[in-house]
Order: sequence, then structure tokens, then C-alpha cells
Amino acid sequence: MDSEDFPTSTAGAERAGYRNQLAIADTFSRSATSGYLYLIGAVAAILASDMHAAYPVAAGALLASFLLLALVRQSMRPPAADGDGGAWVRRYTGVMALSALLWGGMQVWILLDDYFPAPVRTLSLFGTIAYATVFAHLYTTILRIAVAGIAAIFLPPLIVLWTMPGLHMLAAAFGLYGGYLVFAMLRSRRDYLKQLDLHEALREQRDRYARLSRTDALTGLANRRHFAAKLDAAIAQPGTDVALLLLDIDHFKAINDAHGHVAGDAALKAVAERLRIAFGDHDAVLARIGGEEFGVVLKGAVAAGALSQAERIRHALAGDPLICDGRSLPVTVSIGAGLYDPVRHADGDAFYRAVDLALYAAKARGRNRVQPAAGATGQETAAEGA
Ligand SMILES: Nc1nc2c(ncn2[C@@H]2O[C@H](COP(=O)(O)OP(=O)(O)OP(=O)(O)O)[C@@H](O)[C@H]2O)c(=O)[nH]1
Repeated sequence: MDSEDFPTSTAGAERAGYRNQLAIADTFSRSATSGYLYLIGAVAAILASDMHAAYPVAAGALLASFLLLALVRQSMRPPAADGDGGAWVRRYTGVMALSALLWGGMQVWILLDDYFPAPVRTLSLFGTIAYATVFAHLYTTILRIAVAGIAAIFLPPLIVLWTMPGLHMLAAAFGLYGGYLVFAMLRSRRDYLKQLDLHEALREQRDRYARLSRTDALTGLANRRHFAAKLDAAIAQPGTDVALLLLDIDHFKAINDAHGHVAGDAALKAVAERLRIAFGDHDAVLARIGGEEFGVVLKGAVAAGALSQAERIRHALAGDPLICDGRSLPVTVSIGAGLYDPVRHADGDAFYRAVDLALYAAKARGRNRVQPAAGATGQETAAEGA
């Protein structure tokens, strides 16, 4: 879709895409059934002038065309979010402009053919003014539709009125109203863009809150609630291996006591960064469960090797002190690790509890070690003091 159709206050394809989608949806909801208004107008003009008796073929063709265009318009549902919005806008603009042009043409005929009495001319001119006004006030969701519609409806009768003897005053009044329509169209467009901005700000705020509600503020990892939901979702996928690692920093209180809470926070952030480095390339969910405890969900092939993955991160942390604000902080972690087994674990909670017990056991058995959950595959890989 052409970007000038939907100017944005800030750049960004995703943002523009959202605005385009909104504009398309709004256009359709405002105009899908209004093609029938032309049909009603045409029926009124034909009945008021007995045109069906004098010009039966033309009257039938007009009614059939208005009906067809109204039906086509109503059936043109907007594309899905990933569909071709630009093509839809072009087609929809074409259908709306064609309907407007047909009305404009009928209006010209009514003005030029002496067959039509004055009241019918007046009636049809009212219709022309009404339809053009709708374009100026409602269809500015997509500016080219409003411009094309007003031009197609309004210009043909305006030009004809201007050339008709004795109707210059009427043509001038008509022209003045046309000027007002351009003004109204631009104002309506401005209001609509403001409405889009508001929509967008609300959406961004909603997304921001949703993100915050999933994230641990200190480390930027998932929080406990989101982690639990991700674990449930992972084990609900049939045929996918799922492993859980629960890591707890050993004697973390001593870091706080020795270096202060701020340094403790920095250490937590540094551990989170080490987890990102260690598991960033894997299909993994990383979380700070609370305090100095972290969780990792591993999925797929890497899950089967959960114990060696746990050992790898334990070893990496023990062998390479954290660097926080230029200060070297040696840390070790105790890790509970388990592979989800639907026979042994009733649900995500039961799985989590089993791995949590393994973490407790790792602490009880001396810390700085990996403890497999009961029933987990693989060998225990205690590595105290490594
Ligand atoms: N800096 C900082 N400290 C925290 C945070 N959350 C919890 N703590 C501290 O983490 C420490 C946890 O202490 P404990 O539960 O005794 O555990 P530990 O000292 O790590 O000992 P073990 O787990 O048994 O090895 C406490 O001193 C808490 O105040 C936090 O967000 N920031």
C-alpha cells in the first residue's frame, strides 16, 4: 500500500501496517452497505419521473448497475492482517469511485434531458449533495476514496450547471458547497489521523503493560508467572522433549552482606547475562523465579542433554567470576535438573516441584553441583569445588 495514504507521525513498517489495517477496517465498516443508498436514490428519481416508462432499458440498466456495485462492495471483506491491503484499497476505491461516477452521470443526464421535470432535478441534486457530503465526512479513512468520490459525484453536475443558461447562481452556490466539502474532507481526515494516533498510543501502552507483566524488572528475563505459563505450554506440546533447570546462587546473602545490595543486584544481572549467553542460541525460556533463583526451560533436542547443559553453565559460572562494576565476584550455583516425563509428572506444577526438590538436594549435599530430579535420565554430576 502506498505510504502516503496513511501518513504516520513516526516511521516504522510495523506501525504503518497497524494503521493501514485499522483504516481499511474502518473504511469497510463505514461504507460496506452504503452502496444501497445510490440504489434508493435511483429508485426515487426513476419513480418520480416515470423514467421506467419512457426509458425502460436505461432505467433497468441503472438499477441493475447500482445493485451490482452495492453487492460487490458489501462482499469485499478486508484482507487478513498479513494480506495484501494495498490491492484491497485499490479495488475498493475503484468500486466506490465507479458508483459515484454512475450517480454523477445520471445526475448530468437528469440536468440535460428536458424529459425530467424540475422537481426531479431538485431531488437528484439533493441526492448528489448528500452523497458527496458523506464522502467528505465519513470516507476520509482512506483519503484517495474521499477525493475520488467527491470528484466523481460533484464535478460532472457542477460543470453542466455552469454551462446551462440561467443557472449561474445555482452553479456558483453548488461550487461554494464544493469548496466547503474540500474543507470538511481535510478536517475530517485530520480528525481521523488523530483517532489513529490515539488507537496506536493505547495499543503501545497495552503492549508495554503486557510486556512488563511478563518480565522481571531487574534482569529483563521472564518472571515467575510467565515462566510457569511457558513451562505449561511447553509440556502441552506433544512429542517435544522438555527439560527444566532451576539454579540458585550459593550463599548469595554473603555477597549482599560483603558488598551491599546494589552489588548484589549487579550480580543478579550478571548471572542473567551469563544465562543469555549460555542458552541464547537454544530453544529456551529464561526466567528469574525470585530472589537469587533462576529457571531455564529447554525444548527439543537440547532438552535431552539437560544434565550436561546444567553442568556446562555451572562450570562456566564457577570457573569465571562475575565482573560487576569493575569488581570481580566469584559465584557458584546449585542446580536441580529434570526431563519432563508425562507418566511421572501429572502436570507442570508436579514437574516443577520434582526439580525444585532436586535443587534443595543439591544445596543440602554441599552446593555448586547439579542434582538430577528423581527419575531424570542421566547420571548425577556432582562437582563440588570444581
Ligand atoms: N541484592 C539483592 N538481593 C536479593 C534480592 N532478592 C533476594 N535477595 C537476597 O538474597 C539472599 C538470599 O539469602 P538466602 O535465602 O539465605 O540464601 P543464600 O545466602 O543464597 O544461601 P543458599 O541459597 O542457602 O546458598 C538474601 O540476603 C536476600 O536479601 C534482590 O533482588 N537483590
